[in-house]
This record gives sequence, C-alpha cells and structure tokens, in this order.
Amino acid sequence: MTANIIDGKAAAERLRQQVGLEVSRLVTEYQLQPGLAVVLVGDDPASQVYVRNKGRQTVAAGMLSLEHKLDVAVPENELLALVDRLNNDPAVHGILVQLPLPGHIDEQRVLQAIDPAKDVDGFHPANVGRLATGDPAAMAPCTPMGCTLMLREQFDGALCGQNALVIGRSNIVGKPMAQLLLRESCTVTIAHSRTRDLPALCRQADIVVAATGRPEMVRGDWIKPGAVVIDVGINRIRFEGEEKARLVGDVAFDEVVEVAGATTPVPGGVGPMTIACLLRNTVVAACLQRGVSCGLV
Ligand SMILES: Nc1nc(=O)c2c([nH]1)NC[C@@H]1CN(c3ccc(C(=O)N[C@@H](CCC(=O)O)C(=O)O)cc3)C=[N+]21
Repeated sequence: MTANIIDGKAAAERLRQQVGLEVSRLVTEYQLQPGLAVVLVGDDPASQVYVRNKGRQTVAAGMLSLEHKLDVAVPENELLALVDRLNNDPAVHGILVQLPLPGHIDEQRVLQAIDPAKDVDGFHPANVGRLATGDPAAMAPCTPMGCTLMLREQFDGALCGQNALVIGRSNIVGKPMAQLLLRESCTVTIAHSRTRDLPALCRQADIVVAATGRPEMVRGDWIKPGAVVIDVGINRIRFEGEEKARLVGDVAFDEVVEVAGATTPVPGGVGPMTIACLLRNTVVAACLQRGVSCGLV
C-alpha cells in the first residue's frame, strides 16, 4: 500500500478562496478591509521568503498588507514601540512578529506586548490560556490549525477517539497541536527528546504529527499501517554535489509513504496551510474587533 499524499497547496488554495470571498463581503457590507502587519527583524533569507509570501497572499485575498523590516540590531524598546503603534492602528487587525527574534530581544516580552485581539499567531498567553480552557473564541496558532484542518479532511471530520501522537513540545507547534487534537476528542500523547522508546509509542498511533526539527527522524518502521502522518518539519539541507539546498521534513517520506494511509509532503504540505490559516485568523480578528459575525468560523 502506498499512502495518499495530502496536497497542502490545494487545501491552502481552497481556504484562501473562502477567505477572499469573506473579505469581499466584509468590504461590501461594512467597508471593512482586514489588515495584517508583519514585523521582520533582521535579514535571514528564509524569513524574508516567508514574509514575502505572506504579503503577496494577503494582498491576493483582498486584504491590506503592511510590512515592517527592522535592523537586526534594533533595540527592544523600539520594537515594543512599533508593536504599540500597531496595537493602536485601526487599519491593522492582525499583528505577526516573525520568530525567531535576535538574542538581545526578550521574545516573550514582545509577544505579550501584542494586543491579544490582534494576536493572529495565537502566541499571547491570553490566547494560549483560552485555547487550553477550550474557549471557542481562542485564536489558535496557524501551523497546528492547518494540521488540524488537513486531519479533519482525512478522517471526514471523525477524529474522535483516534490515538494521536505529537512529537515535539514547542509553544509554537507541539503544545497547541496537542490542545487542538484534544478539542477534537483525540487521545493525545506528547513525545519529546526525553521520551523512552519513541518508535514503539509511535507504532500505536493512528495520527502522528512530527515537529521535532530533526530531519527525517520519523522512520517507516515506526508507523502503524494506515496511520495518518503530518510532517511539520522544514529543514534546509545541502546534499553533496548539489548546489541548492533541499527542503526536508522531520519524516523519512520515502519510507513512511510505503506504510502510512496518508501523509503530507515537504514542501507542499503544512507550510502553505500555515499561511492560509494566518489570513483566516486575520479576517476572524477583524470581525471580532468590528463586532460583526464572520463566515469563516
Ligand atoms: N510569528 C511567527 N509565525 C509563524 O507562523 C512563523 C514564524 N513566526 N517564523 C517562521 C515560521 C515558519 N513559517 C512558515 C510558513 C510557511 C511556510 C511555507 O509556505 N513553506 C513552503 C515552502 C517554502 C520554501 O520553499 O521555503 C512549503 O512548505 O511548501 C514555511 C514556513 C511560519 N513561521
């Protein structure tokens, strides 16, 4: 058996289509054009690519895109002052400060300075708490939300009772992923670098979400036949004799595809869905701020 390869690009395009329709309705009915501000500190080439893609897709969905590029040496208080201006700018409904930030800046401090109502990343402790307490109004982080949407599609909405293993315990992916799967009534296990006998644990899972940051760590013989495997990893690897770096996930795709029921490729899996969910969150945030109902929730 070979796995169904989940087309994240196509799923993202469908979601962006819905977002675009909702944006035109908001513009027509309420003169409300959702706006997203993205703040990038430093000039990491990969981050620049993501920020450019986000900006392009925001505009394509009919939304306002604002980009702020700050020098890598920007003092923390200047970044905090910018966040404050964006918090108070009525044209801005969503704020994303691209992570990671340079070492001299206190990341948590910056994330906590963002108005929770504009926190489209869902990283503010208020939104983390809302997600953890099962508040349906919680702004959920984009990457785990994209994974959840793809999983729902694979299981025809019936995630209830599935054994889900999340590998990775980061605040950005692992922990919120576990919360979202719990909300779907999965039986959730979180594994991490100190987990004992990860392969054996993995073989019990109907759903595996790999967010380890270790290229091709999850092997084919870890996977229960028919399981659905979501690969969150994005590792840029240079292979010998090749000029360009290649994108590799946290899953050994060629092995897993022989065993799994379905799996996501890298690229073209989780990444595109992450950006589509960011647009979605921005529209939802704009509706909440204006006090109008949103067709996307
Ligand atoms: N505050 C914050 N929020 C984020 O959501 C955030 C962040 N910081 N920092 C960096 C990571 C990374 N991230 C990606 C989004 C899309 C792709 C994506 O579309 N990837 C394409 C490939 C792109 C390529 O070729 O490099 C794909 O997987 O098909 C990748 C990575 C969001 N992040």
